[in-house]
Amino acid sequence: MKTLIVAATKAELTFFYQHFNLPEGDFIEAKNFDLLITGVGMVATAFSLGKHLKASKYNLVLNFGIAGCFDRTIELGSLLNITEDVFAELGAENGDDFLTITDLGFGENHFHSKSNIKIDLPKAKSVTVNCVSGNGKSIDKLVKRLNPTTESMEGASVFYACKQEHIDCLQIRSISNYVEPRNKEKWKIGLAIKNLNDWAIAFITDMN
Ligand SMILES: O=C(O)c1cccc(C(=O)CC[C@H]2O[C@@H](n3cnc4c(=O)[nH]cnc43)[C@H](O)[C@@H]2O)c1
Repeated sequence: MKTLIVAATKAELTFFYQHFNLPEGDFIEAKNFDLLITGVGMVATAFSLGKHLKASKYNLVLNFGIAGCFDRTIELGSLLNITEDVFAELGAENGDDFLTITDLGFGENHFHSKSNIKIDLPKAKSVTVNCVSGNGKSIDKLVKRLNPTTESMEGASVFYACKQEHIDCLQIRSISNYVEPRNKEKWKIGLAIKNLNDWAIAFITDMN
């Protein structure tokens, strides 16, 4: 049994590739782990994991990526262990209310990491979106409805696929920006990626 490392973009694992001297490519089979680059977003992630997840092959999926943060007391570049993730937009508007797909009777939109692996990071709840939040009103509505700490475009897809295949799953996110009306100049992508990669390298090294 092996660990599968999953990220949306190769750029988010730049230093990890360098450290382990990995070849270019979106699916890499190394000695102690496999690595899958899915592409950005929940659709690409679900499709890619659907192709690569075999319950008998992996005992752990590790989802690494950067994320936006709703909580301004958390510094950019901080790392969080996302233990709860919600498909925020999956459902139906009902006037001013929102009905989840669970309310509609069509399944689940809310997932938890049930892993017992000890992680030395604060736990947090995230939302997964198709559209990065960048409008004050919709951000306020999202916070009021779901009270998330972070936002990504893939997390809940990874939890969903792992639940379908009964595979243990962890999601580690590094904060690159605050969720606010879009201003990419304020994003600290380089810092977030460096901290994420340092943690990922140490974690995988310790694991083996
Ligand atoms: O511009 C760059 O240099 C660059 C390098 C690596 C990655 C990126 C991305 O934009 C990755 C997209 C990835 O980031 C997640 N993300 C980050 N902030 C947010 C957010 O505020 N709301 C939702 N998602 C966010 C997301 O999971 C994307 O997959 C750029």
